[in-house]
Amino acid sequence: MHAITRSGWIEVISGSMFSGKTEELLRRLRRSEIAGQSVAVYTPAVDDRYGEATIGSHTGRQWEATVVDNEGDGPLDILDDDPAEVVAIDEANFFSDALVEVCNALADRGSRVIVSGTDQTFRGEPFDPVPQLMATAEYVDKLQAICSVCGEPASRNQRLIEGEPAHADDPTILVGAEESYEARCRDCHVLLTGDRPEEERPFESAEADSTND
Ligand SMILES: Nc1ncnc2c1ncn2[C@@H]1O[C@H](COP(=O)(O)OP(=O)(O)O)[C@@H](O)[C@H]1O
Ligand SMILES: Cc1cn([C@H]2C[C@H](O)[C@@H](COP(=O)(O)O)O2)c(=O)[nH]c1=O
Ligand SMILES: [Zn+2]
Repeated sequence: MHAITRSGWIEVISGSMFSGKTEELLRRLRRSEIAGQSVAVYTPAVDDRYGEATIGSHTGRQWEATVVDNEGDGPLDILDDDPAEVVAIDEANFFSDALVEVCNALADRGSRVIVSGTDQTFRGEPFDPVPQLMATAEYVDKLQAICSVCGEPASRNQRLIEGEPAHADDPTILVGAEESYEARCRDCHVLLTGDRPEEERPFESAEADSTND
């Protein structure tokens, strides 16, 4: 916390997938531990890519974390009471907008709050609540990966379904890593739009259509 005001602050680490957000978060957590500060790390239940109670980078580094149910606002209450000097939240893109209020309450109370999450959906649109957190934070780092097509800096998330670009109608949430996503630049990012055969539509679109029959 700040010595004079006793308040904390929010740091956001954002950018495309594979840009090094989790590596940077882990680096900051290691430094906090070296400084002898208490550290608490939270990860959403939806992201089990690296095992239930850890956060992990694409290079395999890990840190123990408390798993929080990201459905609805209620489960976020456990963060409210966290007395740690440093509170980190990974994969913020999976949480509801209630995360913004929780992070602000923690910072008001004196914690250093570090939030990591990708800021764009596979459509290239803002991925709530990360943009709101970026606007509220004292510090924002937007990292870039390397475009897997052209090698330029990449700020977009290319979703690939069986190797093909995803359609704009696809559901926003799809947990995954290199099997379903690539980092790409604006120019190389591809999003399919327009009509497609019913059998190729995502489950919920096909279901919605059938209830209208
Ligand atoms: N296209 C890419 N651009 C940059 N790094 C990549 C790429 N693909 C894989 N990587 C690896 O991913 C690491 C970053 O992993 P990670 O911190 O988990 O990223 P993020 O949390 O942003 O998804 C890099 O250090 C690199 O080893
Ligand atoms: C773009 C996008 C991503 N996701 C998911 C895919 C991954 O599980 C995470 C991002 O992980 P990272 O640590 O930033 O690599 O988010 C999603 O569900 N929907 C999307 O549009
Ligand atoms: Zn490119």
